[in-house]
Amino acid sequence: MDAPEITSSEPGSFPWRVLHERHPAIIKQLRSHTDLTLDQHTALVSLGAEFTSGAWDPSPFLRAENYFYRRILAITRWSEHHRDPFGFLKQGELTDPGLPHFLDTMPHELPDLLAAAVWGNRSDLSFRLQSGASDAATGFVRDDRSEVLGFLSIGTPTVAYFADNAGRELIADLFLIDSLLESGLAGVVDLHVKPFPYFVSDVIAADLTATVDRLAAEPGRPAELAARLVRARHDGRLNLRRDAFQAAPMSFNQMPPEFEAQIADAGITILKGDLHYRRLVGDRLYPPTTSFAELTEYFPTPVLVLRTLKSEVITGLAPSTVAELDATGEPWRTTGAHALIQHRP
Ligand SMILES: O=P(O)(O)OC[C@H]1O[C@](O)(CO)[C@@H](O)[C@@H]1O
Repeated sequence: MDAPEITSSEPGSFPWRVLHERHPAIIKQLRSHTDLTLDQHTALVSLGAEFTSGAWDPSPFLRAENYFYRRILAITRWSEHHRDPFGFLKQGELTDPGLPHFLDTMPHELPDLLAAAVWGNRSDLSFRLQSGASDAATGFVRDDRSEVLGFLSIGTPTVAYFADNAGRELIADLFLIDSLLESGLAGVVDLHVKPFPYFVSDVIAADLTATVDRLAAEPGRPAELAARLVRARHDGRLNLRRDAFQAAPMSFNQMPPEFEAQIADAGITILKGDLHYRRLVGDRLYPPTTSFAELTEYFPTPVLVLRTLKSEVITGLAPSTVAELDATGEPWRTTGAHALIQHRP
């Protein structure tokens, strides 16, 4: 479908504000919390200026954002030290005094675990840096849960799970993954993480280890969960995948054969978060009633999206839902207050 590709050309628009407000805020935070050389400070300042100058505005939004995070890695010399420039923020999530209470509130039943994994997606650390991000959870713009529960009840030998953010979102993901494995609904879960730090809080392999260790230190249900996850890793029922394509500025319909081969056997792919959605359907301004099933037909497996709405891309909504949301006058596509459980068998 030929919907226009999203760029940041319109001053004041959501993607414009990401490049002109969020990116400088991320740089400011990095510069005040990370041990950097003078040259690195200078390079970060000029990276920020590159974005506020408008040089990236006409580029595809996805490509501009991707470039920003790649440049941060180059400046902070990730490839030499493998020190996560956003590690201080991720660490803060795991040492948060409110975490034990959050763990206590984790539900037990699959429908509720699916919802917890969706709402966990609001806790994306790059998103919280922008004005207009909402703390309120309003509701689902589409909820295919009963359909997907029926689909999952048949049992799936392999589930591909594309993780999004570290911290509370990953914790909710791990509760869900454990439930799928323990109930036998999934034989194996292949957990896809990013190959390097990306979009501030995206999960990398080290985050999985740190999170399981943190869970293990919390007596009761969290520690039991951690023990089961460690066992599942050893038994080959929980596998970690980190392909470079997971951090590429491309839609999934451009996936190379090597990546496709990694997911082709999955009975379903669960995609977490906003960015995966943009890559799944294409980062384009579709009419929101555009068929999600048709747009995702190319994807090699059935898909389940668990996402809060944090960018302008949305498809598969009922006309009445769109009319209701538009009538609120709120920027409902981008505040993170609305969520989506969308399934294509
Ligand atoms: O962590 P998520 O849910 O993928 O969200 C990250 C989102 O934040 C943004 O940076 C701005 O919405 C998007 O580019 C991206 O889709």
